[in-house]
This record gives sequence, C-alpha cells and structure tokens, in this order.
Amino acid sequence: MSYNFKLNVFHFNLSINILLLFVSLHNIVQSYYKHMAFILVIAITLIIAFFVSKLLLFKGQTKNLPGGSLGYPLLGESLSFRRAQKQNRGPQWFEERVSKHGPVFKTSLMGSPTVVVTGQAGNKFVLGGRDDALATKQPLALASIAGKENIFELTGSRYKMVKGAMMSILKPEILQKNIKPMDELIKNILLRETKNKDTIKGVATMKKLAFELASNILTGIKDEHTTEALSDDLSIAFKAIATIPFNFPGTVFWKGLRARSRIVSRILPILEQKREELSKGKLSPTSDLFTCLLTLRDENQKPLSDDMIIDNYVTLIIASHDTSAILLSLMIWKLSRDSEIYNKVLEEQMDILRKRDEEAEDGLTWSEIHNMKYTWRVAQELMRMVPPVFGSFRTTVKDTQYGGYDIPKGWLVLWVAHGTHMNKDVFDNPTEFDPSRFENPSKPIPPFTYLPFGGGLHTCIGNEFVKIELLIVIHNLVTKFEWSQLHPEEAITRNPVPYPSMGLPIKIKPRKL
Ligand code: HEM
Repeated sequence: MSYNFKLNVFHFNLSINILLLFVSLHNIVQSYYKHMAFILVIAITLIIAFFVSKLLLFKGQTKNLPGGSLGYPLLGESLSFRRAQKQNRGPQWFEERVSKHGPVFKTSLMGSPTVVVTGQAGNKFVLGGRDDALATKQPLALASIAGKENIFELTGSRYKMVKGAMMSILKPEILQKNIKPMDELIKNILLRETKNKDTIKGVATMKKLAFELASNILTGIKDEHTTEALSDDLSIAFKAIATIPFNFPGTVFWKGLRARSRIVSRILPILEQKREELSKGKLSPTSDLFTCLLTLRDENQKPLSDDMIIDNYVTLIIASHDTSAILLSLMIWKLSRDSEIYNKVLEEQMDILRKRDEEAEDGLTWSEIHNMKYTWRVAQELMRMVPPVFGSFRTTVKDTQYGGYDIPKGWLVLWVAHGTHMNKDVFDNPTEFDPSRFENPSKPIPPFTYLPFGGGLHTCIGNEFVKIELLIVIHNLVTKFEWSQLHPEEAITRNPVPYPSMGLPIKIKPRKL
C-alpha cells in the first residue's frame, strides 16, 4: 500500500470518525429514533456517493481521459489539495501532477471529477470558450450557498440581463460619483479602527473595511447593526463554499446554509423598503445593486423574483468581499516588509497632496486616483505572484475534447492562474517582484496569460471598483499613518485563499506631517 494511499485512507477514516463523533453527541440530545434516522441518512448518502462515483469512473473508462487520479469516492483529492494550500504549496500540488501527467490531468475536487488545464492554451480553452460548451455552473457547495439563480448559474439572455444590471452600478460615471463617499467612508473606518490603539489586526481590519464599503456603496445598506449581522452570516456562508457539501447538522456546509437562510430573512424587508422608495422616486434604478435588480424586466416584462435578487446579492458579495480584502491585506503586507517599494509608493502619494491646489476641496478626486500609477503597478505585480483568485471552475455541458483527451459531460474543468503568471516564457525572472514589468513592458503580455481578473466573457466586472478602493485605502494609510509589521517573518498561506498567516498584526500611529 503506497504512502499516499494510506494517507488518503487515514483522512477518509478521520472524516468518518468525525461523523461518528457527531452522531454520538447528537444522541445525547435527540431521541433514539431520530438518531437512527440520522445514521440511516448518512449511510444512504455514503452508499449513493460510492455508487455514483463508481458509475462516473466506469463511464470515464470508456473514454480517453487524461492521466491523474480521482482519489476516493466523494472526497476525491480535496483533502490533499486543501492541505497543500494551507502549507502554501498549492502551486506545487499542481506542478507535481503536471510534471507527472502533462499540462492536462484529471483529479476530483469538491466532490466532482475534474480536469485541470494549465498554460495559455488551457486558459484560453476555458475562459475564451462559449457558455454552451463550458458553463460557469459552480461546484455544488458554492451553488447552494450563492443560490440557484446566481449570475454564474445563468446563461444566454438571463445572464446578459443580470450582468448588465450589475455593470450599471460599476460603470465609470457612477464610480466617479462615488469617489468622495468612498474616500470619506474609508477615512472614517481607518480612524475608527485605529482610535486609541497602537496595534491593529491588518487582515480583520481590511475584511471589515471591504465589507462595509461594498455594503454601503454597492448595496446602499448603511445601518451599522444590519451591516454587522450580514457580515457575520456572510463570513459563515463563505466558509461553506469551498467544502464538501455534506448537509448534516454541525458540518461547515450545514452552518453555511443556515447562515444563508438568515441572510434571506434580513434582505427581504430591505427589498420591500427599496421597492417602496423606488415607487416614490426617492431612489433611482442606478442607486444600488437592489434598485437596479428591482427595476429589471425580463423579455416578458416580468420583474425578477426576490429569490433571484437575493442570489445575486449573495454572489456579488462573495465575488467582491474576500477578493478585495485579500488584495488590500497583501498590499499592506508587501509595503511593510519592502522599504524600497514603500518609499516609492509614499513618494507618489505625497506628491498628490503637494500638487493639490490649496483652494481645492479636501478629499481625493478622479484625476488624482488616475495619477497613482506606480501604486497600482505594485498591486498588479502582487496579483501576478499571489493571485487572489487561484483559478476557477467550469462544468462541461456536453462531452468535450481538449488536448487530445475526452472530458465527459458533467465534469468540472479548472484553469489556474499561476500556470502562466509564474512562467518564465511569459514573464522574465518570474520569481522577482518587479512592478515595472507593467510599465510599457518590453514584450507585451500575451492574451490569457495574466489573469487576476479572469478573461473572456466572465471577466471580473468589479476590477475598476477594487482598483479605486485599493488606491484610496493606500493613499489614506501611507499619508496619514506610519506602520510596521509586528512579525516581519509572517508568510502568506492559502486557507483556502491567500492571507498573511498570522492575520497581519501591524503597529500603527498617526503620521506627523
Ligand atoms: C481583487 C479583487 C478581485 C479579484 C481578484 C476578482 C477576480 C475575479 C475573477 C478571476 C473572475 C472570473 C471568474 C470566472 O471566470 O470564473 C471574477 C468574476 C466576477 N467578479 Fe471579480 N474579482 C475581484 C473583485 C470584484 C469586485 C469588487 C466585484 C464587485 C463589485 C466583483 C464581481 C465579480 C462578478 C460579478 C464576476 C462574474 C462576472 C461574470 O460572470 O460575467 N469582483 N472576478
């Protein structure tokens, strides 16, 4: 028996033991019959999962599948992948398989058989393809938390309709109008979070900031109590999106589904209120995400259902919150450990203040934001080396071929950013941190090789929003505060997304001007 096999058996047994432990606890509080029914549900689910995966394997055997392993029924290779990510060895996990099986290999992640494709051609195949071959339909856990009518599950005219509505609140003229409120809000949050403190937790502060900003600016929810309650439940729901979808009491997935139900109950009255304010002309269709979705009409002139609006609210927050908080945290992490980069950013930001007309109003302007070119290049280079989004999944709508292999209908296909971001044929000296590669690069970056925001039809629609958010945060942090990292040796770890491993505690004090 190989070491890996034993290890997988160990993890499988561990999961079973955890389930059995839960069953024992459950027994204390529930009646005997409920207990038996619960065990029966677990047993039936495991048996069905076993036969479904056998069936998929059997179907797969008749095809020319790429090399690789589907791991164990239901669990697949999810646990070894999660373990590698936690140890910040995610890229190596893929590289080991690429060197063994080539740029296309099979595995099983998040409960589904998966084909991983790497490199420019692979990225183009996944991201440049059409929705009718590779759908953005997400793994079961994510789809259950985000809801069955979220933008990733929609195709054709329904997809275009929802995307168009979301883009209407993210277009340049609306973003331009939001610079002042964003700047004000960010300043207030930074002052509040640093008040009477000499140390703050960088990651927690950036998560809070990113959520409050999205909530206030994108969804128009300004009430502190509601924002806090939604933030708590959404973070429970986030944890569930990358888990195996075991809906048994006590599991992360089960807790995520319950958090989603609480989010729905909180949003329904907000929708009612927005509907009323829209009808009285107090709000416009482009006021926020809810008003633009509430005013949408489908091809039969029917409004969207409340469920569909809530699904897309949850999805927009999932798509925007952690990603933005990661980028902000990585930026603070980088600036506090690299004095050369920090000094250049500080110089650029101070220059903005020096050039400001004395009579001009306090606060950042659209043109000042556009002059923060170096600061943004640092963020671009960070996203090359540590992409906030590792890659993303598609589902094959029909039997598909790629690279000489068959990919059966219903399988997941995964592209990964680091496959090209760290490729020396695309980026010279890829392990060197060099923001200047984004300043008139000597060789242009080929399409489908630099993909922090994805590519093709589903390219991120929030990239300009997050750019403005980051530039305002960094401007205020470097011009108003001095800070240093409490643990200079702190590394980045993926759990499953990349954050500084110790939560980025930073010593901070107001800057003396
Ligand atoms: C650093 C921050 C961000 C990163 C790295 C990021 C990354 C991505 C990536 C890689 C995709 C493509 C996913 C795929 O093709 O499967 C995507 C899509 C998307 N992002 Fe972002 N994102 C960020 C911030 C945001 C923000 C702030 C918003 C909203 C305000 C947002 C909303 C969306 C939406 C709605 C989609 C789906 C678009 C579609 O399917 O057409 N993202 N993002």
